[in-house]
Amino acid sequence: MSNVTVCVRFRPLSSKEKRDHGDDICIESLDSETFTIKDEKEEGFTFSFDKVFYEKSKQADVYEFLVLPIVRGAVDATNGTIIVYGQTGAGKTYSMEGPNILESDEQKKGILPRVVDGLFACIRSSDESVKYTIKLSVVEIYMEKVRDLFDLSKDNIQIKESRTQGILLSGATEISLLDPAEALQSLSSGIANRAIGETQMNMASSRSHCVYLFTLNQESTTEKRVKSGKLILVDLAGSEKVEKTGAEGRVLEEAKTINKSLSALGNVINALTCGSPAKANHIPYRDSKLTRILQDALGGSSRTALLCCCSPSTFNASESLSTLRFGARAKHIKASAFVKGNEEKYLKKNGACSATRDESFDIILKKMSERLDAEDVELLEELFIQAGLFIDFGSTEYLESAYQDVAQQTISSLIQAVQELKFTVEMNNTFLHSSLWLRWNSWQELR
Ligand SMILES: Nc1ncnc2c1ncn2[C@@H]1O[C@H](COP(=O)(O)OP(=O)(O)OP(=O)(O)O)[C@@H](O)[C@H]1O
Repeated sequence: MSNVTVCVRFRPLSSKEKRDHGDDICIESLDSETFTIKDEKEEGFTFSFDKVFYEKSKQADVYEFLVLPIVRGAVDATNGTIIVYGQTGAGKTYSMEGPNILESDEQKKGILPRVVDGLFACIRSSDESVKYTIKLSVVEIYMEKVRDLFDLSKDNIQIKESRTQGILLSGATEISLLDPAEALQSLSSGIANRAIGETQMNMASSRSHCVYLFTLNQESTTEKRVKSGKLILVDLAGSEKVEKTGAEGRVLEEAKTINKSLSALGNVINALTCGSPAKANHIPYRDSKLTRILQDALGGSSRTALLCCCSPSTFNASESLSTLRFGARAKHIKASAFVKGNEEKYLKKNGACSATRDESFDIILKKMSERLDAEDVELLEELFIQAGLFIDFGSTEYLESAYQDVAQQTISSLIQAVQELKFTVEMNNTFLHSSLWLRWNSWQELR
């Protein structure tokens, strides 16, 4: 099953499009999921997506359909990613931030301020025995370098991969968020540092990919358990046909780098959708910083929402078509079979957890390798990752408890399977008895 939700949003015609190219629009709505688009040669193409937001759609509609389920998932420790994609000036930043990140008009607020409100609302309504912390990092990928928008001196952040936490932005500033108003101020200060330029399509065009990373940790005091979820929002820089826009100098260089990384994203999506399910094919995540950061989000176990932003103008039909083809392709990304757990379970020693997840993982495996053969250790490693287990290894007591956890999970699923089987057999027997009884009765009547 695909875990990627893909929606399309058509913004209203801009005054520039109306002035330069008239009121002609290239799309015809068929319903809330399907529409037809005509290219310059008047050839029609029909597309269907999870939902299509036409020009009169509200910011709240986009949030509630596409984003809210992912926000709820993140509070419950399921990683989620929301990506806005499209031509320059197509409405990506408007959808992500609204006209302004500090916009006070409730109706105009974009995805980001709604995510902030949504996260705090979910936390407020959750069980009191669970303590949450939310951290925020904001980086941009500009000319293939990852810059920390909370600390511009960190202008070459390295992307690292941890076996248990997945992709990490090494050394990026993390701000602890305590309430929605403060979170918006932090977002606003980060966004103010973003690289902005002017394109023919957009007076204030984002010349970088902007990545908003929320990390949510929840600690249950009753169950002695820590869970974490990552929520990543990505406002991509706009794709641009340089021959059509006549970009020059720095703008041209920026456009080439943007287009190259968007092509890398397209190649990753092609590899994820074209490969044979039976054998793992190479996915070129390392071809760009963008695809490397999104490695966890695409094809992994996290939930992904893609909003394809388009202009409805006939003048931009070919750019809109390429955005739509990108979205149609992304819809076919399958969830990976290998699920990384986000749940850390540990037993606290003196009230504090002494080792990091990676360290504990390695200590456990090392100890086990002394007792078990290599194949057993490999199997256990896989089992631990699948179960999202993390143990603070202090004594054999901790290890045994981890074993018990895994064993308990296995026993519970076996009990459930046996019960389901029993139920099926009983249902079949009932059906068999009643059909035999009916046949016996009709045979008696015939006699
Ligand atoms: N749904 C919408 N309703 C009203 N105005 C919109 C809508 N979408 C976009 N706009 C307006 O269109 C213009 C361009 O939008 P925006 O800056 O969001 O484009 P973008 O895709 O982020 O472009 P770039 O890639 O160049 O940064 C802005 O003035 C914005 O206010």
